[in-house]
Amino acid sequence: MSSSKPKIDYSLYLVTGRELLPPGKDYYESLEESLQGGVTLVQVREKLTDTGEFIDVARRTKEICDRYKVPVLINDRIDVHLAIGSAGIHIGQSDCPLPLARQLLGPNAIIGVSVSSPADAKRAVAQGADYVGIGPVWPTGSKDVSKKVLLSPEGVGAVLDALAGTGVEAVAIGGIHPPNLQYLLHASIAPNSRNHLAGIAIISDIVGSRIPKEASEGLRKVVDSFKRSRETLDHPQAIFCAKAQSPRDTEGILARVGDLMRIVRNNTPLIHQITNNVVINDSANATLAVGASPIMATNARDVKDLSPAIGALLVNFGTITDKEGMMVAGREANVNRKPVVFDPVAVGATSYRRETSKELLAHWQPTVIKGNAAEIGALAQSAEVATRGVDSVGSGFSDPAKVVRDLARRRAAIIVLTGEHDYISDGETVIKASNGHKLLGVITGSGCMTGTLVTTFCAAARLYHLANHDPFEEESQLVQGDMLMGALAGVLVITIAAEVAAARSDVKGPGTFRAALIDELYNLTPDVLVERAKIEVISPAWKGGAD
Ligand SMILES: Cc1ncc(COP(=O)(O)OP(=O)(O)O)c(N)n1
Ligand SMILES: Cc1nc(C(=O)O)sc1CCOP(=O)(O)O
Repeated sequence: MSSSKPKIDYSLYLVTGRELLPPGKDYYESLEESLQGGVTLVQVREKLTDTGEFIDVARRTKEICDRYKVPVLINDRIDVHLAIGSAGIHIGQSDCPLPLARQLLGPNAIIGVSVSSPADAKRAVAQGADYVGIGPVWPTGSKDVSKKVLLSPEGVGAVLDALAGTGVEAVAIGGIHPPNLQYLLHASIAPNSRNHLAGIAIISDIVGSRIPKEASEGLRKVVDSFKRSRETLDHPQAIFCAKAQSPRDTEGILARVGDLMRIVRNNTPLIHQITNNVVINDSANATLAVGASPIMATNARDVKDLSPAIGALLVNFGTITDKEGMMVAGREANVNRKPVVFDPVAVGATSYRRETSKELLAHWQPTVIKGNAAEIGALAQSAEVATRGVDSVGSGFSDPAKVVRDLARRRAAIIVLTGEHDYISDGETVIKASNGHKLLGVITGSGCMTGTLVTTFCAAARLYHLANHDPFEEESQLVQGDMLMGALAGVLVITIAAEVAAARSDVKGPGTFRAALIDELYNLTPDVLVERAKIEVISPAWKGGAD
């Protein structure tokens, strides 16, 4: 028995699986390369091996890991742990009960437990687990999880809330690969406590690799930068990193919005839009009018190739004809760390829409979610506002600032709530914007155009960041740049252009307004925007503002 409990680094937890080695690759060679790539903890998992062989494999595994000062745990088998003197064991819900395992292993052994719900996690804490493995997050070919509920990052976040303040750390497991890793880490940040993963547990991505050193290095780099970014937040409840360059006073905000308008016109970012059939033409014209370049590709193969070149992606599911393209485009945007704006048109209206929204959000992390009161209410699971077709009915939320701020925290995304007043939040600050004109409500697609412009200016916010970047921040967030500013800029540009258009003497009603709106998006200058913008900044409670 060890004389004190070892301190474990859970960042990159390799679970072994000799059956998944590439043909001809030696297990011990693969293990050593993984350790060189930065694996911080190893679990020996042998499901089909007899006891003698399991002990041999575990002993040799430990000898190699000892050279790298990396602890070894044993999957399920207390006898194998005792035979080789490993740091501890990992047990599942149907293995040796945790209280008994603790009694047999003593207080200093590390005992990890598999959990798949907040209730499992609370029980594991009460019974003295050192850490939990939360899974399965996604489908995996390494184990039969067909009878289990796939948690997706949101489910992982719910478990992390149950662990908050307990000192019990957590890793996620199941179907984790480089394209979904950033998404998992960011989207699983617990909505209430902001508790986050201590690491990831991986089989196939490392064991199945011909170059496990590179596979491990790639995963470790992402986990390290994520953990570093969480440690340097200016407040534990903040979602996004401290941004020294981010203004939060009215004057500074409007100056930044003006900068973003100039960036769009000078850089012509490519704005990829998968949007609905009703608005494709108007959205493309609005993009061009503000100085960006639209691309309305929808085919899954096409969108994958496009992703490295785009400035930002809009996924508007008004007519949901291209679900596969939406899945691939969002995922690729996450991999390429491009802003993704999600416009869940009429999400509360049908079960198909609710399911599609859930499915998309289980595949990628949106940077911004934009919706009217009914759409945001459906995502926030609030019954305050109902849906009729694509419109909201009712007087709206009693406390819209709280709704957007809470949802932003829950989804780790900027939330834009459109209406007579628009509310935009990053989970910390809420900005209320009060421009606009009632004619926007009598042309089709004005909400969708708002999504287009939010996407365009989020692309600009990323470009602004890259041009003025701080080398540390570069690695620390899924999407770099102040997306609150990008989202606000999109809202202000369309609502102020609408005011200017509506005031023109040649505008007689919706038809002439629609054309004038495109003209005024084209003509709008930063000076006019600053002069007309009506915004109010609502500070978060921990900075002395309203809660
Ligand atoms: C880190 C980690 N998390 C979960 C598991 C799964 O363990 P278990 O539920 O015991 O299932 P098997 O691994 O025995 O199939 C794990 N091994 N490691
Ligand atoms: C061993 C294991 N346990 C899981 C759980 O959810 O409990 S998922 C899983 C397999 C993880 O392998 P890969 O990284 O190849 O997806």
